[in-house]
Amino acid sequence: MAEGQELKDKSRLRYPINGFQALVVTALLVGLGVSAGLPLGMLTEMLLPLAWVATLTAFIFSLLLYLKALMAPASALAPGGNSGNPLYDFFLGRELNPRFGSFDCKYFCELRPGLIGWVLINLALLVQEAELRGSPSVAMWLVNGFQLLYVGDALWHEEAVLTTMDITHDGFGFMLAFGDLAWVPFTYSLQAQFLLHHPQPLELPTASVICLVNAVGYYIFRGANSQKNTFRKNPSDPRVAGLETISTATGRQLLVSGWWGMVRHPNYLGDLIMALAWSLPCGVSHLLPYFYLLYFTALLVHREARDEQQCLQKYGLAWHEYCRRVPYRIVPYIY
Ligand SMILES: NC(=O)C1=CN([C@@H]2O[C@H](COP(=O)(O)OP(=O)(O)OC[C@H]3O[C@@H](n4cnc5c(N)ncnc54)[C@H](OP(=O)(O)O)[C@@H]3O)[C@@H](O)[C@H]2O)C=CC1
Ligand SMILES: CC(C)CCC[C@@H](C)[C@H]1CC=C2C3=C(CC[C@@]21C)[C@@]1(C)CC[C@H](O)C(C)(C)[C@@H]1CC3
Repeated sequence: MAEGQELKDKSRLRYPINGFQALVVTALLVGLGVSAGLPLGMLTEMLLPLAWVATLTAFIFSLLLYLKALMAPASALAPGGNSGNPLYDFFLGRELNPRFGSFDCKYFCELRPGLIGWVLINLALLVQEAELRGSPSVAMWLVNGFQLLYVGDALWHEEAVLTTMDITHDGFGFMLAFGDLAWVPFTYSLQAQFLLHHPQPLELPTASVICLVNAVGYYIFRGANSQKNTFRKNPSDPRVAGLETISTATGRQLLVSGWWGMVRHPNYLGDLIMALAWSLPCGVSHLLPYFYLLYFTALLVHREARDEQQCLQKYGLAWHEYCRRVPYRIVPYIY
């Protein structure tokens, strides 16, 4: 169990940290099912109807959450999503942490169904490819391996999600419910879907270079996220104690050396490099496998701007000083 950030009423919610176990249990159940004859590859023929059902589920779910929020106390509402315009509020989400008993709807949906669903769809595509062509292609192995690493990493470090703005700031409305339940599993698996219908030959040297790109991206992504998380938990931890910092009026400090002295969002940079590595095994003949990279760039640029606003409000002059010391946002010398 872990405690979340302090809420408006000074209380803290508790969250179970067992997402990785959920992934392992799912893998065991799927393994058992397949050995008992479950035709996993058939899942690939049901993707469109399943995506519709997931969208409908997200719609009904967010409608119920909108109604539930009508009875919630003011202290439980999110900073956005309470404009009085029902459509806008339904979309952004009114309640910050809607719960039924100890079951936290937003926390549950943020990682588990979407991320585990995504790798399950990828696996079904790999199995289907093996059935169609005798064995999975190198490109399919790479896409499955890279994305499984990403999902496993997110679930292994599940506690870190408690400090993301999705959990601490945003309400749980249609946008996030749809994003978590429908958008992530069905569009993040587009590269594997593409490979099933457009097989790509991949020579060993090219495959090795793509693995290197993914490894560099992951190294930056994990290094930056872990450095900040370690620093936020315990600034005197020997792994971060030697880093240069700026003091802020809130009592919290900002890192200005290490990963966070290179650009203001080194974790986004690593994530984008990995996104490129996931598209490269699909070749360069089609734009579809690059959809994730393009969408993700837009999402992170927008997210960075929102985070910047929040940090400016929180840290004022100290944030200006940080921006002066670390002028680039995501890509050194470019952006
Ligand atoms: N695959 C996907 O679809 C998505 C992936 N992501 C990934 O999720 C991860 C988390 O991203 P996200 O939640 O956006 O935000 P970040 O993990 O980048 O966190 C931003 C926060 O970090 C703190 N911070 C910023 N600068 C510093 C500094 N110099 N020193 C110390 N603390 C600092 C601030 O909070 P405070 O000071 O309050 O601690 C700030 O609000 C990223 O790796 C991102 O790439 C995100 C969205 C979608
Ligand atoms: C519907 C729209 C197009 C926008 C939807 C946005 C959502 C898909 C994303 C908002 C924040 C997300 C995060 C992750 C997945 C995508 C969404 C839900 C994340 C779980 C991916 C894995 C990372 O390691 C993370 C840090 C755990 C991510 C948290 C934010």
